[in-house]
Amino acid sequence: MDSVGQISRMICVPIMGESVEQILNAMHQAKSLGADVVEIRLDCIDKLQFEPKRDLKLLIGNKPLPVVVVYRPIWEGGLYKGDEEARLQALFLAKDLGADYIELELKVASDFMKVYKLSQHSGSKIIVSCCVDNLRTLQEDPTNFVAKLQSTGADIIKFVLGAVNITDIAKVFDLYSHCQVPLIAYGTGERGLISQLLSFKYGGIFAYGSIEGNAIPGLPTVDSLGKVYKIENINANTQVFGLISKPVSHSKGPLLHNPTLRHMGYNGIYVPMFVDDLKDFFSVYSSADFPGFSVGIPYKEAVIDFCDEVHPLARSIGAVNTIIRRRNDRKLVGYNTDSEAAISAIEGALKGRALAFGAKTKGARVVVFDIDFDRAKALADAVSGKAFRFEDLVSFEPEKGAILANATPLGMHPNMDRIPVPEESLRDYELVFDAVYTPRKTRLLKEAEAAGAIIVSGVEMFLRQAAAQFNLFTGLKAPEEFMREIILEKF
Ligand SMILES: O=C1C[C@@](O)(C(=O)O)C[C@@H](O)[C@@H]1O
Repeated sequence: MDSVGQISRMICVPIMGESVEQILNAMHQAKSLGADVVEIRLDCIDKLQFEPKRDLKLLIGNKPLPVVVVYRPIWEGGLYKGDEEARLQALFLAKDLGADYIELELKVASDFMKVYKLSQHSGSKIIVSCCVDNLRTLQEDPTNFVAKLQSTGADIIKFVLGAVNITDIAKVFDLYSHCQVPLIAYGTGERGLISQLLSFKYGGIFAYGSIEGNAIPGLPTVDSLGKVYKIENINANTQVFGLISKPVSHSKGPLLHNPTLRHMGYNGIYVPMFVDDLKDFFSVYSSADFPGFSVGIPYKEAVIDFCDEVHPLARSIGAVNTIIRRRNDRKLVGYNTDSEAAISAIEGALKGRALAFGAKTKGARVVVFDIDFDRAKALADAVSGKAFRFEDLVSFEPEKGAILANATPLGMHPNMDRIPVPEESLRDYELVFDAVYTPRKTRLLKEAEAAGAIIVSGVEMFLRQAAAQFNLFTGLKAPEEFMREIILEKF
C-alpha cells in the first residue's frame, strides 16, 4: 500500500472478542479477508478471565498481523471500569511485549508518554486518540483537538466523532489538512460510513472494516473495502459519486457502479450517502471532487429545489434521480433516468408481443392507485390517466393485456413479506412489473408469476437507470454488457 509519511495506509479490523481464543480466531479471519492490521479491545474481554500478563503474551506472541492494543475506559466510551493504574500498566506491558501500536486516550497520554520516553526497549508506535460525541454540543473547534493530540508527541493521532449528520463528516475530512502527523479520523454510525470509504482520499492512514457477521455500525466489511470499493486504488484525485438517500444501506448501487468505474479505467468511487438534510448536504458537499449523485427515496422530488437546472423530462415527471455537477460552471443539473429505464425494461420483456405494440403505439392508458388519493390524482392528471382509491384495486377490472406496475417501496428488503396489492387483484394482468430490486424476485412478482403473468424485476430497471447514470456521471458510454454480468453474478 501507499504510505503517508513513514506509515503505510492500512485496512484495520477492530476485534471485540470476549476471550483470548475468540480474539485469536478473529485475527486469523481478519488476515484471511485481507486486513493489514487488527485493533484488539482489551476492555471487551471478560474481566473475570482477563489476566494481562498471560493473555497479552498469548495475543501478541501469536498475532498473525500487526496489532493495535486498546484498553478503553468507561469514561471514553469503553467497557473498562477498573483501576486506572492497572489499565495503564496493561498498556505498558503490551508495549513491552512488542505490540505494534498502543492507543492512549488524550487525557492520559502526556503522563504516559513521559514514562514511555524513559523506556529503552520498545518499538511500539503510540496512537493518541480522543472521542467526541457530538459536534453540536462541543464548545471547541475540532481542529483544536488535532493540536492537542499532536502536542502529546504521538506517532499517530486519532479523532473519533459520533456522527450526527453526514455534514459532520466533512469537518472530519477537513482535519486532515490541519495535521502534521499521520491522522486517523472518522465518524461512527451509519452516517459515518463514508469516512472509512474516503479516508485514503483525504490522507488517512487507516480505514476500518468489520468482519461479516460481526457488523459494527458505520464500518464497511473488510471484504467490501477490498472487493467492492478497492480502496487501495483511492487517492487525492479520486472523484466521489454517491447515492443520496435515507436509509441508504440497502442500495446495491455500490456493487454495480464501483466495478464499472474500474472497468472503464475511471478514477472514481461510488459511495452510499446517508443524508438527513438536503440543504446542509449540498452546501457542504459542493466541491468538484463530488461530480455526481444518484438520488433515492425519499428525496427524488425534494431534490429538485436544489438543482440549478432540471432536464425537461425530469421536470415534467417531477422527480430527479441523477444530479451532475456540470464541469464548466459547477451548476447542479437534475435528470431522471428511471422513467426510460422502467419502460425499456417492460418493453424488453414484451419484445415481439402485440401488447407492447399496443401500449407503445396507441399510448398506454394509465390508472393510478395510491393510499393518498390526492397524490394519485395529481399523477393521473399529469399523464391524462385516471385516479382511483387504493381500496378499489381489488375490484378493479383491468382490460386485456394490462400491465400492473408497483412504484412503491413495499416488499423491499428487509420487509420482504409485504405486498403492495391484494393477491386476488393479480389474476387479470398480462404483465406485472416491480420497481423494487431487492430482492430480485419480490413477493409481488412471485405471486404474479404463480397467477400466470409475465414478470419484470426491478433489477432490470435498476440496471438501465444505472447505465444511463454512468453515462451522465462520466461522459463515457456505459459498458452495459459488463454491468449486466455483474448484476447476474452479484444481485
Ligand atoms: O431508484 C433508484 C435506486 C437507487 O436509489 C438505489 O437504491 O441505488 C438509485 C437511484 O438512482 C435509482 O433511481
